[in-house]
This record gives sequence, C-alpha cells and structure tokens, in this order.
Amino acid sequence: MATPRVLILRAPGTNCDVETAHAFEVAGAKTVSVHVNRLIAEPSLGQDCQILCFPGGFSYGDDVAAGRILAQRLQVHLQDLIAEFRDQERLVLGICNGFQVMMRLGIFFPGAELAAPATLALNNQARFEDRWVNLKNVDSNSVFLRGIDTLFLPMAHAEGRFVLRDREAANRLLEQQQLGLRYCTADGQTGTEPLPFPENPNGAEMNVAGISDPSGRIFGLMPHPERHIVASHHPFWTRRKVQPEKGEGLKMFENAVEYFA
Ligand SMILES: NC(=O)CC[C@H](N)C(=O)O
Repeated sequence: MATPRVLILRAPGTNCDVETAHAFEVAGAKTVSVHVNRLIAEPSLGQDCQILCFPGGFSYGDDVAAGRILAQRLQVHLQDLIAEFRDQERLVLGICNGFQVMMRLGIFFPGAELAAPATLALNNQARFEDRWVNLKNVDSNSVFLRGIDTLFLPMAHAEGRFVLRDREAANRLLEQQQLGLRYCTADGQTGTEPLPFPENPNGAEMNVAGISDPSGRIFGLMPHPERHIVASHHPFWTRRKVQPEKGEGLKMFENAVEYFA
C-alpha cells in the first residue's frame, strides 16, 4: 500500500496541528507540518504531498472573521498549490478553523466563487460552544465518510453555523451529495429542519456539520475527529462495559489513507 504524505498547514494561532498529525500517523500516513510563511517562501514543499490538511484553532486570532486572513494569504500567495490539490486526484481536509478557511477560499463550490451558495456564520447563541455532538452521514459523496453511518465527536467553536444562500443552492448541493454530515439526535435522527439545542449546537441550517466538494475529495467539518482517536477519549469511557478498539474519529483518517491504497 502506498503511504500518503499529509501536508499539515499551520498559521499563527493554529492549535490542533499536533493532534491532527498524530491522527493521520495512527491511520498510517506520513505527515509534515509546515508554517504558512515557510510554504509561501517555498511552495514546492507541498508538491510531494497527497493530502492537504487545515487543522483547527484560531488562525490570526479569528480577526475580521474566523479563517478569513489565512484564506486571504492562501489566495494571494498559494493559489497554484491549492489548485493542484483541488484539481488532481489528491485529498483536502479542513477541521473546524480549517473548514472555515476552506469555506472562505470557496474551494467547495467551483465556479461559484463570487456568489457562494453557503457560508459559516456566528453560532445562534452568539458565543463559543464546546460539547460532544452526534453526527449522521446522510448520503455523503465524501471519501472521508466512506463506511461511516454515525459519529460521536466534540465540537468547539464560535463561528460554525452553516447558512445557505437560498432554496435553489440547497437543492443543488443536496443533488451533488455535498451536505453529507449532519448533527443528529442520540438515536441517529436528523432532518431538514434544525434540531433544537444542544443536538444542533449552533443553529446550522439543515443540521449541516460538514460538507464536501462535488468530487467528494475535498471535505470540511466543524467537529473534531482528531479528538476521538482512542476509546478513552470518549467522555463516558470509564462507564462503558465494553471498550471499542478505536475512537470513532479515526475512521475518517483511515479512509484518507485507504484512498491511496
Ligand atoms: N476549534 C476551532 O478550530 C475554533 C474555530 C474558530 N476559532 C471559532 O471559534 O469558530
């Protein structure tokens, strides 16, 4: 099996890069963690990587809007490298702040950069929310969600409310299976109407927690799969009679590695 190399892109304020690299390594990938300034000076550092990952955190202090400044820097200085990952058979993953960066980049909606069909806004309750959530795969085209039905992961963000431009945008994204990861109840129920808090922790439209591009190779989500890699990451692990072999988030990273098998 070919071992993929993952480029973990750091910026000032990133704080989930080490855990995310660890998750990829446990799944069998090789990782290289690079600061955005270094990548701008030497874009070729990304060329022998098959996976690009934007980890979570508070890049540039969430100034202007979460993810905005890093996305702007990437747009100005690293457009060609991003396009290589987007257009070739490579994978891109964004977690939380990384998802926000990708959303600002417009990478999920090719051809619609000037009128994005969706965005991420301030949580309904207008504050940072930190809790475990249930998630359901609803017809997703995402490579990262292959074989996954439900997930139990922590979320921790202030700007994660998924908002759609209009009904037409929603229909198009649904048709292309781009709105695949949804907040759900503990027994796996979800739907198009937002679930009440705390099942839907931020008021996201259609309960959307993660989306992909039309190809399914590019995926971003607000919850943190890298924080549930081993069974003892589960908040109730001491009370469970049988310990599962792995944490629920690991499968997403394993899927990425298997894609290159
Ligand atoms: N955990 C994170 O990546 C946080 C994302 C971002 N800083 C927010 O609060 O919305």
